[in-house]
Parts: sequence; C-alpha cells; structure tokens
Amino acid sequence: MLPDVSRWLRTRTSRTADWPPDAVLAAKRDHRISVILPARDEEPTVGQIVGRIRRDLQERLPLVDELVVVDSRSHDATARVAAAAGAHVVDQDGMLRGYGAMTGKGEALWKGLAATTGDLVVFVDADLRDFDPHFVTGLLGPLLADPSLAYVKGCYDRPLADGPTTRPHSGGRVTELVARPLINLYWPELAGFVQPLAGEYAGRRAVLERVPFVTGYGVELGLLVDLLHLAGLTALAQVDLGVRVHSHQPTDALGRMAGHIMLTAWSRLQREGRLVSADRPGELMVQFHRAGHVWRPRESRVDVHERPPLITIPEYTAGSLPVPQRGSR
Ligand SMILES: O=c1ccn([C@@H]2O[C@H](COP(=O)(O)OP(=O)(O)O)[C@@H](O)[C@H]2O)c(=O)[nH]1
Ligand SMILES: O=C(O)[C@@H](COP(=O)(O)O)O[C@H]1O[C@H](CO)[C@@H](O)[C@H](O)[C@H]1O
Repeated sequence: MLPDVSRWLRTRTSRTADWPPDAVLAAKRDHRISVILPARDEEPTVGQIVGRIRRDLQERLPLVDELVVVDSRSHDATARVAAAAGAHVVDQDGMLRGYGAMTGKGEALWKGLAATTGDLVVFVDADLRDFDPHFVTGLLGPLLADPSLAYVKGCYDRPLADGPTTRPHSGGRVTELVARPLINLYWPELAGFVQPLAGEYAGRRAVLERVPFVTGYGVELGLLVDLLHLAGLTALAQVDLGVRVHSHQPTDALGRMAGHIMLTAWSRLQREGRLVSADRPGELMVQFHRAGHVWRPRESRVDVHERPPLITIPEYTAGSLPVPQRGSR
C-alpha cells in the first residue's frame, strides 16, 4: 500500500462511536443538511428508513433539514410509502425535463442533488434492511468537525443473505471482483477505501455540484475518481458504520453493474490520457440462461452516460428549479 494511503487509512478512518448524535447536532450550527434516498421499487424498505430518519433525526434530534426520496421509475408503491413515512418524494423524470430523462442510480442521485438545498448532503440507499440513524450521524460527523473534508464514505461488514443462509463478509461481490481490482490497478491512492462502492456517503454540495454524475451504477466509482482529482485524497474520509444488510440483486444484474463500472473506469482512464483507444468498447452485453436443452441469449445495453456538474446547469445556478413533489405531506 502506498505510504500516503497507509497514512490516510490511519488518519481519515473513524467510526460511528466517534460521532455521538448530540455532538453532531452541536457541531451543526448554521449548516443545512439534506438526506437523499434513491429508490427504485423499494416499497418493502423505504418506509422504515424514512420513518427512522424522520423520528430520530428530525423530530427527536433536529439534525436533518430535508429528507427526499427520488422515485426512480418505480413500478411499486415506493413513492406512496415514502411520502406516507414523511419524505418529500421527487419524480426522477419530473426534474430538469429540458435535459432529457436518463435511467439509473446515478441519474436519481443527480436529480436528488438538484432537488435539494442543503450545503451538506447525505446519500442513503433505500434497500437497507438494518438501517440505523447512526449511518447518517456517522457520515456527517467528520464533515462537521473538519472543514478541510469534502466527502465521507461509509464502510461496513457486508453479509450476503443467500436464501435461508447468510454468509458473513460475502457481500459486495462487484466491489471485490471488479471495483477493488480496478482501483488498485489504476487509482492506488484510493486503495484505502474499504467499501469503494458503498451506497451511503456524504459530501459538501460545493464539491458535489462540481463533478459529473455517471447515470448508472458507475456513479460511486466515478465520484471517487473525480473527487480524488478535484479535492485530493486528504479531503476524503471513511467511517466504519458497522454492518450493512441490503437487498441483493441476482448475479446477472451484478454482471451488468460490473459492465457499468468497467466502462466508467475506461472513461476516466481515457479522460486522464492514460488509455488511448482507437475504438470505444462495445456497449452490448450478451448473457445466457438455460431453456431446456438450449441456452437462450439475452442482450442488454451496458453503456455509460453521465450528467454534467450541476453548476453548469443554468436553472440550477439561478436557484430557479421547480421541485416537483409527488405524494409529499
Ligand atoms: O435505476 C436505479 C437503480 C437503483 N436505484 C437505487 O439505488 C440504490 C442501490 O441500488 P441497488 O440496490 O439496485 O444496488 P445494490 O445495492 O444491489 O448494488 C437502491 O436504493 C435502489 O433503489 C435507483 O434509484 N435507480
Ligand atoms: O458493492 C457491491 O458489490 C454491490 C453489490 O453488493 P452485493 O454483492 O449484492 O452485496 O453493491 C454496491 O454497488 C453499487 C454500485 O456501485 C452501489 O450503487 C450500491 O449502493 C452498493 O450496494
């Protein structure tokens, strides 16, 4: 491990116990805090997460000023459940209509950032099954304590619930098989991040609005690489949040996710001038499933699009964004 990374690991890694909620509230002062949940078909879990944030971090502890769920083209009752639990719900495709509608988690995050006003922003996945408010206070603690910090990622143990059994430390399959190798090969300065693809992270709006958002699952890798270049490693940190249990996607979906992440890495290597390629990689992935005696191919598009830094969007910088709220109280 690079000496700078060893030092970073020692000095920029903390844990939730270091950030007691009352101390975090005391450090809030005049900061405005937004929590954003990207949610596609998360009806079973989004209400419990929103409810805990609302109860523990808005009613009991006036820490969170804005609680937004971005409904990312859900087919279930995600929007209704989130609104009933107390979130403002933003329709992903209802924002910035003039810039087209893209798909993916990163699109939901970019629209959520556009739809909120906090100078500190916390992103939390909406499929967590063991959410605890310390996920939010742990991520905010370092940012409130150290103005030189720009971005804090969660890290945790990631058990893999596999039907009736749970395999400890087996989650984060795309992290271990794709993202971590890519990071160590091409961005070893980031090798100290225990969970580079963690879906829980917080940052200063002044920094987040200055980087592009990859619209698909490459968003976490894209943000880490772009923030490393924009703010530098010492402006980044991580907090041990303990254990994170979430809904798992099937292997073929993770295969497409891996494609997003590889294409995102390729795009950053191109941008850095480290990879000169005569032709762009393909954007079609063929996967297979058995149908009797034959293997049925299934093609899917795996492509990387990205949204520009929000500060390049006139409606955003003018503060004139109409924020459509579906189902909000
Ligand atoms: O197009 C999408 C895909 C995902 N998500 C949300 O992003 C988070 C992480 O996505 P997912 O659970 O699919 O990824 P995993 O955690 O399985 O890697 C979840 O809250 C999803 O609902 C989203 O808002 N829009
Ligand atoms: O870390 C991973 O390998 C993937 C899949 O996790 P599991 O193997 O289902 O535990 O989950 C993460 O990756 C996504 C892409 O970056 C993030 O958007 C998710 O928030 C995160 O859960």
